[in-house]
Amino acid sequence: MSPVPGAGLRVTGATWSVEDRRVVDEIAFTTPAGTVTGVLGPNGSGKSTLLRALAGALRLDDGEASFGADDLLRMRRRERARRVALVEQDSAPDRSITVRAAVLLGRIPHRSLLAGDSTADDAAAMTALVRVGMADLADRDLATLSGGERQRVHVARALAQEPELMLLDEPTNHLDVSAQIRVLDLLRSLSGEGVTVLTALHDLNLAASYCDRVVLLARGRVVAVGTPLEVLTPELVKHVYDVRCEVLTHPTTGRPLLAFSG
Ligand SMILES: Nc1ncnc2c1ncn2[C@@H]1O[C@H](COP(=O)(O)OP(=O)(O)OP(=O)(O)O)[C@@H](O)[C@H]1O
Repeated sequence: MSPVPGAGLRVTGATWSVEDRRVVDEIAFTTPAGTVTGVLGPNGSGKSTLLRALAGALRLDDGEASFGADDLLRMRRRERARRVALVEQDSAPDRSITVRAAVLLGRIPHRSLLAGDSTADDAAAMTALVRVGMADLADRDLATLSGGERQRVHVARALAQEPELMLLDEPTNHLDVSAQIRVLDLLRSLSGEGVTVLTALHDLNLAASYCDRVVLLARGRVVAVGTPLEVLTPELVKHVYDVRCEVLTHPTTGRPLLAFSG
């Protein structure tokens, strides 16, 4: 297999505290270029905080993160905006904006300071909307969309940004099963194009099906890093989630399939 172009992510000693509590506690892991890595862990385990820190939305107290040869945490804002996209958990927009205009926001980092939207920007925005299956709603007001539709627009905005590193916080939240598969298939095809994808996921079976590697967190610390088969063991799932499960083999993909029994 020839190596995929793109950069890998390396995080070491990432730490962030609030009110004397370590929310992110010396997190360390690496993700090879052009792979999909899942960030897993119970509610409150630090997934969103870690993603926000890597996207530059929150300043870590300590630790390093490199992306390829570059220091991700000290990258200039405009360069980061060109290279790194963050899809946060959906929230309702606070102003009226069309779907097309919301996706075009992803093009801003690629424009010169005084330039308006170009035909190329429009084309990139529409291509992104087609990829998430939302082109038909391009002229709708974002506020009138359902939670799942809006979530796909947020993914389209990140796609329009044409990032090298894509950070997503539970992108399958609110999505029906077909939209979940569509978004995760899309993340896989982006990784094939060299984009490095790091995504928080709650559904362990989706993580097992779509991620090359997973980072399992509990109380801000890394419990395990590896392939889904290595990490999603009954022992670790019981330890982290306090839930019993058996790990079966998916009959067609051969990937791990978790059957929970409470
Ligand atoms: N600004 C803040 N002030 C106080 N506590 C915070 C702050 N930001 C995060 N936390 C706490 O840090 C912990 C981790 O939050 P985070 O949102 O990163 O978890 P998560 O793993 O993404 O959770 P979920 O699965 O519920 O989305 C939570 O207990 C949260 O309440």
